[in-house]
Amino acid sequence: MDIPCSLSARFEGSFAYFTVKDRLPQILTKVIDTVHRYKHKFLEEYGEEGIDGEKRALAYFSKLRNEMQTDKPIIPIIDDLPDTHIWNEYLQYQKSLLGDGEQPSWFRSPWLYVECYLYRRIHEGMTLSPPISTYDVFMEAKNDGYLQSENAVIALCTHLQEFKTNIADTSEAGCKEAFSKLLQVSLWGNKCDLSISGGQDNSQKFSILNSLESFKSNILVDNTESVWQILSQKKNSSRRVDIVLDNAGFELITDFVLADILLSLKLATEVHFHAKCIPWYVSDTTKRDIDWTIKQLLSTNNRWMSKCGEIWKENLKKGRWVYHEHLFWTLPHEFCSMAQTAPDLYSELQKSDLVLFKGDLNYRKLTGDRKWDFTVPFTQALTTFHPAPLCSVRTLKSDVQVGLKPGAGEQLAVSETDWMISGKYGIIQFDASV
Ligand SMILES: O=P(O)(O)OC[C@@]1(O)O[C@H](CO)[C@@H](O)[C@@H]1O
Ligand SMILES: [Mn+2]
Repeated sequence: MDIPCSLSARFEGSFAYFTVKDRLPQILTKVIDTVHRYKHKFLEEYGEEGIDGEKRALAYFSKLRNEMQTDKPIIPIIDDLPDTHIWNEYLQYQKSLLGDGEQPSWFRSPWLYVECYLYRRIHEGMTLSPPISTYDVFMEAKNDGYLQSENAVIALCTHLQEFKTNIADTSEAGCKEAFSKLLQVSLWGNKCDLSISGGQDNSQKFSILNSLESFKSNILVDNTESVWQILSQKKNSSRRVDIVLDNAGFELITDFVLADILLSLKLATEVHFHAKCIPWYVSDTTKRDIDWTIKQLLSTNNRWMSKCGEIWKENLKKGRWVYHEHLFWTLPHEFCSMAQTAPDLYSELQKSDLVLFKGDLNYRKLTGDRKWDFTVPFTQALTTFHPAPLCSVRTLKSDVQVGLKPGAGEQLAVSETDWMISGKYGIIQFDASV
């Protein structure tokens, strides 16, 4: 099978080129501004040493920004963390793909690699700047994103809990419709992504439930039926669903609501969440974000939000919900290499009855971030990655898409040149082949 080349900023005019040239420097500048603004907090918490750490971090990030903007060669990671050697082996692999004398660089190497590398370098910059090393430079933006979405969170928690009070009297068709609606809510929750917005406020201001009908035609691939079948065919037997999380804030709430309804409708008996080990792509979820979000819910005076907080905290405590993290999710690797690079994670996913992959970056890694034709079947683009039945739930924010009907992509491009990156369109794309 011919595997197409990787998306890359070497293709001038591509979204990758615009990202490396303009968007990533903007995100890095926001990191620099944040570290600047927190100077007084570092002084309060750590005294003069905190100021020294802040200065070290600022110097590191300014140098990093210059490396990126002047297309310097990619350099090894030196912070001696558990994944450092994997990153440096990957750099050697990228070098092996190039001709003599050529070096991996920001504008010449695969977009997936250099963008993931940027976030790993941001983590290195903080790691090498004690005592502020554990500060999450994206925390403020993630927390604000949640707080700005609170009305939408109230509407969603209210909808969930009110539905659950009548679940015993709800028909099979009613349950199926409720599940389908909350799967769509989880899809559109993926629009709330601070990487695509360059860190600008991208919160959910209104109740998403009222917009589902009007958004329906924007779902380019809708395999909800296959997802329902695989979950409802053996109801009441033990059933594990994994959710590979994406963004904190409103999207995380939509994923918790989906996980709640999976248990309440007996479509699953356990839900496993996979979050990031380090701050990633501005708004991706870490354990801190999960703990902070549950705490926020518990501390509100809104009855349905606090009810959700109690139930979800109990689910995590009782093991109905299980939290995982693995450093593979914050490596640059395409998922087709997971079985070799992280065999323990691959076999963990093989225990699942269904793995939901949230968001655009996960889709890029599922398909290798390659220039596939739009009509290539999803299963083909997954190549060797088939740990379990899986489903991508993703709004389109990068120019990779497969599994479309002939002409569908071309037709959209006529009227909307930005259809692949605007976040307006989404997919619920399923693959059963294991
Ligand atoms: O994975 P997510 O949060 O849905 O999207 C991540 C993202 O914002 O970052 C990259 C562009 O910088 C793209 O993959 C996508 O636009
Ligand atoms: Mn993300």
